[in-house]
Parts: sequence; structure tokens; C-alpha cells
Amino acid sequence: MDPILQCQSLTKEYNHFPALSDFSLTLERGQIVGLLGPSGSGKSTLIKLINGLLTPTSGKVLIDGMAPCTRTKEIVSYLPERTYLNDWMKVREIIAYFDDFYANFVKERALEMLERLGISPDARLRTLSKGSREKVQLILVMSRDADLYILDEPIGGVDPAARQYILSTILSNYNENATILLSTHLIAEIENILDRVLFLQNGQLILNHSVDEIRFQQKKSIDTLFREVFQC
Ligand SMILES: Nc1ncnc2c1ncn2[C@@H]1O[C@H](COP(=O)(O)OP(=O)(O)OP(=O)(O)O)[C@@H](O)[C@H]1O
Repeated sequence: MDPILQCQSLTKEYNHFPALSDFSLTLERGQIVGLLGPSGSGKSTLIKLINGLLTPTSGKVLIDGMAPCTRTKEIVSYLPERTYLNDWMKVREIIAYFDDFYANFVKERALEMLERLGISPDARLRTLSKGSREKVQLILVMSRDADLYILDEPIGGVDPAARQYILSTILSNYNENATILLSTHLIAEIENILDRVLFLQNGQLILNHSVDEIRFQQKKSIDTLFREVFQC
């Protein structure tokens, strides 16, 4: 079986500015991977390349051995940085839309998670708080039976007290052979769910370690290590 994600010497330049440089990475199945780095380090650029929304200047992305295409869109479930949902729609209507659109969408799972997070399917998206809208989007993305979930800054707008609950609700529903790649600035809140971390700096991969390696060998939290590596 091919690794779920391979990036081979991936470079992306915007007007000759290298947002991502010679980036190589192989991700195996069945792990939750944190993509961490300061603002402007290239996280969203990488995520857009993996989703086929940007074309690399050079290098390759392979998902389950395939370049991004219609088939890879079926096995990748992507939460973009910004909302793309029509906010006049009711949550129930959006769920029906996803159910029609994606063969691997599990409607019952979405409805169950909504209930657990206290969101009415009859609410219109625009009447919900920013945090609840984020929850709905995350639920939609995680309700697909995908092989690779890519989450660009999930739960940023959710209040800190609710973040752990949301993450554990969502994660308790996902298939353990799938891989989740998530970018975040909320390292302390998210690190206890991560298996592996990637540090990006100026478009380059400067660290790729399992969380256990960092915790047991370096005896540090990911948050502490991040602050040490990226101190201003
Ligand atoms: N469309 C674009 N045109 C020109 N430069 C861009 C474009 N998109 C991103 N960049 C630049 O590429 C670099 C990487 O940006 P990117 O958005 O990938 O970083 P990021 O790590 O996701 O940042 P953040 O954490 O703030 O979301 C930045 O210097 C950014 O200014």
C-alpha cells in the first residue's frame, strides 16, 4: 500500500518568492499530524498544494500514489481556512447537500455529532455564533469516511473551554486507519491529540518527529519546544 501522502522536493514560488522550498515528506496512515510554524511559514501553501488548489513550481504531491485529481478529492476531506458554505442555508440542508455530493459522507454521524455539540439541525448557519459555525464545518468534514483529513486551522474561533470537548467528540468518530494533517497556532490545546509534529520555517521542513520522541527523549511539551525553536 502506498503512503497516504508523499511530497517530493515540493517548491512553490509566488513571483519568485519561495513560500515552500524543496519540501519532502512521507506520511503513513493512521496518525494525527500537527503542521506547525509561525505565520507566513508556508502551512496554507502546503495544504493548498496537497489539495490541488495550487500548482507546484517544481516537485510532486502524491496522495495514495496519485497526483491530486478527482479521485484524490474523493479520499481527501478538507477543511479550508475560510468558510465556503452558504450561510442562508439551514444546517440540515447543508448536511443533505454533503450527503448528495460525497459518496463517503455518513449523515447519521454528522447528526449525532451535532446533537452532542448542542447544535440544532434546523438553525440557519448565519444565526449561529462563529464558534458554532466552525463546529458545523468541522463536523461536515469529519463525517466523511476519508483516508486523509486536512484541517487548516480548525477550532480557532471556538472558546478555549470547549476546544477539548469538540476535538474529542470529533476524533472519537474517525477511522483509525485514516491520517489527519492539521495546521494550528493553538499548540498547547491540541498537542495531546497529536502523534507527530512537523515544524515549518520559511517554507522549509525543519523538524519531523513523533510526539513520543519529543516528550520522552527531549522531555518537553510540543508547545515548549515550539517556543524555543521559534523564539523571536
Ligand atoms: N497568493 C500569494 N501571493 C504572494 N505571496 C503569497 C501568496 N500566498 C501566500 N504568500 C506568501 O507566502 C508565504 C507563506 O504563506 P502561507 O499563507 O502559506 O503561510 P502560513 O504559514 O499558512 O501563514 P498563517 O499561519 O499566517 O496562515 C508568506 O510569506 C505569504 O506572504
